[in-house]
Amino acid sequence: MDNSANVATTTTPKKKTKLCEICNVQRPVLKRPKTGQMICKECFYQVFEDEIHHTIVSNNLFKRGDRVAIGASGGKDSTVLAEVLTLLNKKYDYGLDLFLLSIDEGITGYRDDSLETVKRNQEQYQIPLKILSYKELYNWTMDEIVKEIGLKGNCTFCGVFRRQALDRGAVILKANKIVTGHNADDIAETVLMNLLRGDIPRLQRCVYIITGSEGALPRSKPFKYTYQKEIVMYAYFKKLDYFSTECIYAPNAYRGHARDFLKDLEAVRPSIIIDIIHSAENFHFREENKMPVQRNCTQCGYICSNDICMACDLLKNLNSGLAKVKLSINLKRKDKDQQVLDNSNNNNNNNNNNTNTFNNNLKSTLEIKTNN
Ligand SMILES: Nc1ncnc2c1ncn2[C@@H]1O[C@H](COP(=O)(O)OP(=O)(O)OP(=O)(O)O)[C@@H](O)[C@H]1O
Repeated sequence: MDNSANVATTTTPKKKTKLCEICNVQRPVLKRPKTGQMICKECFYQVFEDEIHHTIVSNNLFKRGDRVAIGASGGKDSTVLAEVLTLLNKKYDYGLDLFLLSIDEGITGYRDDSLETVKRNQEQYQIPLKILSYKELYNWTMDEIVKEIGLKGNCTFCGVFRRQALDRGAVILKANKIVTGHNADDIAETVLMNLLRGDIPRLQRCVYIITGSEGALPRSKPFKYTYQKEIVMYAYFKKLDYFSTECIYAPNAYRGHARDFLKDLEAVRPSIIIDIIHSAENFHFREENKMPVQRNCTQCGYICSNDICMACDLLKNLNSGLAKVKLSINLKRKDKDQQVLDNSNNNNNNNNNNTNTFNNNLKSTLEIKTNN
């Protein structure tokens, strides 16, 4: 049977082409995770950068003439941070001197590769780069620490050492501010973690956009309200050069639970990330839950809330061979105090040299600060 007449007359109605919900001109290429809007690439760049500019201005993160050290790990967050800060600094004439500051934790097959990315970023953004290593500062690499204590608890060492290392690197750069690429997902995760642990002082502090303002080096998070998914999209569409591998040493397990929980919640309610941050910003805390008064570590001078800072304490245990034993006590809750003391006595004499190297290294970075 000949159907040609039918074919000619039965045309399906043309679908109306959807346009970007912001400019109404271009075809949309993505759905914004934060708002659900279908938008084009150019409008995405614009809203993404505008929101960060708004966060910076409304929270007074910078002032003209600031020397800002960008904590640069070579990962997506800090690479996008370097890109956006370079761009906004020019566009709005912030008047900032930007620096890349990378901490080399000494993790073979991970940090050495990501540092190569940061070295390329230095060229791409024309920002000076300073690399400071745990080995120089503490006389230990993370590879050596993991060899000594195993995988359990190694993130504690790394986190404490990195925090100090960033401050000390900033002092060397004569920077007066540090920025990191912590994003809204990181902060919401930290809120959940502190809530689940009942750590009230940290629960209060973790949503501050600026921390450390009691010392000489305030540290801020321009991505506090920026979704991780949007950072990844921005890096992808702009074809930024970043390194995307997880640390080879097991990531913090407890944070992993909070992250999984958050992802499940986000699938049901995308605004959950910002909702958690806003909720935590509005908690009211009793006076006695405030962080303890800050003073200076009696060994290295770093700002802390006890006689000696966490880094010196951890290092003392590492150098005396105690770290491994202490962690296993915490984990297994066995009464092995005597063994710990014995280990300590045996090892103390051998390790005095290491401790001295560390204190001299740290003191020298502090002296640079004093001399300025
Ligand atoms: N080795 C490092 N040197 C300098 N800054 C670092 C380093 N590691 C982390 N940071 C800073 O802390 C932020 C949060 O680090 P985290 O380890 O949570 O990595 P992340 O969320 O994967 O971020 P990124 O994608 O930038 O690596 C980073 O964005 C960066 O600003």
